[in-house]
Amino acid sequence: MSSEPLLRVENLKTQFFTESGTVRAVDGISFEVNEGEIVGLVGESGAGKSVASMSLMRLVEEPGEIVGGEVTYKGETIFGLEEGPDGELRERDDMLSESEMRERIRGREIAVIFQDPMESLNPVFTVGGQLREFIEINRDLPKDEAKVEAVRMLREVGIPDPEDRYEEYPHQFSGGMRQRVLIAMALACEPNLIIADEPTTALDVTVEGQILDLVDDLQDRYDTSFIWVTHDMGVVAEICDRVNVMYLGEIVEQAPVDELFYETKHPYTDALLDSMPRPDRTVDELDPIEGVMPEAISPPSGCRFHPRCPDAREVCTRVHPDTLEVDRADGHPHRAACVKHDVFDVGYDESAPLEAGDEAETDVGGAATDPEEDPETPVEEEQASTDGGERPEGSRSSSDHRSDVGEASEASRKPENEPGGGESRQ
Ligand SMILES: Nc1ncnc2c1ncn2[C@@H]1O[C@H](COP(=O)(O)OP(=O)(O)OP(=O)(O)O)[C@@H](O)[C@H]1O
Ligand code: NI
Repeated sequence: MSSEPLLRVENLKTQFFTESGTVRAVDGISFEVNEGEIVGLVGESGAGKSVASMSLMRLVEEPGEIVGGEVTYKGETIFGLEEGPDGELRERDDMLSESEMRERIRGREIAVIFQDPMESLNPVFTVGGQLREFIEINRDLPKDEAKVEAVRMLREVGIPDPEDRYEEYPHQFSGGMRQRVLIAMALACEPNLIIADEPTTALDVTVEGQILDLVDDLQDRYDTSFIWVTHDMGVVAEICDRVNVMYLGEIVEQAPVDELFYETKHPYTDALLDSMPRPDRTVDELDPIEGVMPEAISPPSGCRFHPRCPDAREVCTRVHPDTLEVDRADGHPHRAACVKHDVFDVGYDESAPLEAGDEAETDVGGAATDPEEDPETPVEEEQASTDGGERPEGSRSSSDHRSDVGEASEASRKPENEPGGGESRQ
């Protein structure tokens, strides 16, 4: 592994300034993507995965804005702030200009694949024509060469009879085939990094499996790095090398994939894993995550997950945990934002347990103190530590308040006519 990662994200913050308040959609996330890696961004609906992805490309739209942090790609500054002479934060001089982003970075260096191919494909033009035009523009190739390249790319992503399918319109393609076209489009400029935002979510599992295999195969051949956005731990297990688990705008756990699954350090990750279907368990054994993810406008005090956490103790309502290194695996840090680990040293073991159910009733979706005013954890330094986590047995109470991840997703979406309820992508 080279010392400098391909992409480095440090303390990135993106907010939406809406009538009902400031949505802290991405609230200080840090992660890296190394050359050739597939890095997962996983979490329930509303966690901030898409906003984070758009922020990396500097494509956040009004009323949203990147308000802090740094994004560097191959050592170049995609985003960075500094303090100006007046004491106000301003964009750094070395930050890439909008035209550099458009002409040099987007598509050519970093490409995006979205969940819904119909958002990216124009229904009135042929699939091949759109792909050809994209290649023409982004690779400065003449029309005929771009066409040859387009057909080659369609073949590459497993579209049968690519010469014939070239002439067809998007509606003549199945969902899985359209998704392949988008992958072809993303690969067409041979980018170093592809950000894939839930590209297989709308597909049935067989087709999803085919697409994941294709990505694995293409990744081997082109050595492209990926950021793979998903709410599905099964997908994470299948393709990711390293994983970032997001909850309410924060990365709460970060580890290589096997480490994350077998040495889980954050109760939210545990909950995501418990709610995931596995071949060795029947459906009634699935443990849905209790409660609904609160809104990012007024996140709970202390640890944002505490109202839903089976391990929550009194201290968790007060101390907001940073994401600290709690272990190492394969030369990578295993970070977690949970004070039950010794490295935090804020008195978790002595703190009185909370009834997860009680708190959830009052706190979920409700207002809490302004996170800015929360007492922050005094623990700032990272130090290696062994897992000192102890969990009270049987603290996961059953209540009629249960909802699985899917229901939680629906419930945490605001109605579209409410301010701030819009989707991240239009
Ligand atoms: N245009 C916007 N205006 C106001 N708030 C927004 C906007 N776009 C996103 N948000 C808010 O930002 C937060 C993060 O949204 P985001 O779309 O990134 O979630 P996600 O993790 O991608 O979820 P999903 O799995 O549903 O795609 C949510 O609280 C969402 O309501
Ligand atoms: Ni999303």
